[in-house]
Amino acid sequence: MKTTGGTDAQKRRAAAAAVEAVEDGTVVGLGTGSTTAFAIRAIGDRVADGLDVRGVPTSFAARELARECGIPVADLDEVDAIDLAVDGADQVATTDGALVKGGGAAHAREKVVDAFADRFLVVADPSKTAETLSHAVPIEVLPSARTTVSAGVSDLGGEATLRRAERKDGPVVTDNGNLVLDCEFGAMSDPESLAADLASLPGAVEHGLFVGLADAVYVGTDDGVDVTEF
Ligand SMILES: O=C(CO)[C@H](O)[C@H](O)COP(=O)(O)O
Repeated sequence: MKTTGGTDAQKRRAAAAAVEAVEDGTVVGLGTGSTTAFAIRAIGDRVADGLDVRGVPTSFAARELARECGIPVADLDEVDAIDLAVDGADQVATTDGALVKGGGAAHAREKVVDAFADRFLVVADPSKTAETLSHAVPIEVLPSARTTVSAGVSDLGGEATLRRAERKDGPVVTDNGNLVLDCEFGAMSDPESLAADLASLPGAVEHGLFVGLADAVYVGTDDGVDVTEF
């Protein structure tokens, strides 16, 4: 379900530019995914040069990488504020910065961290941008609510598919012990209203529509970085 059309060079450029905004003495939200991994490594390089930051990881994978890169980590409930969050996306609406996230099944923790941050910077490559969001929307669900949430998605005009694990029999299980439904809605003309409808489904822990949260989007290209502020 992940969109992986961008090159590593594009992702690295976006990440490097966003990480320039990380200041000494701050708390930084650390997103999940291959693009954010470049940002975590870039922050690690700056920590090695003396930068004083604490990272709040959004997943097991982000925590492991941050530790490997020498970034001191803290849990969300150990910090009073997050100054800046850097995170990737599966699709970015160029018009207003609305996002589909959750390709790494980490969107529940990502949404808390990204929304809590004073500034949320999205790092992406050109394959992620679109005028209208149309990527499947992941919903993390309580295991027992898989069929009822699927029915709710059908009522909203979507089609839910249980995300299967790649190197394990059975479904993907999130860091929170839940399952993920990837929900196709086609082109989404009103993501904000769909987000509200999905949030109201009993048993839906969190969905991957991030509307009105991004402050800036950094898109790495072959020869630079396009930055859009929202
Ligand atoms: O939302 C996410 C994880 O839950 C990721 O940020 C999203 O899937 C993008 O990942 P990548 O940078 O590897 O394409």
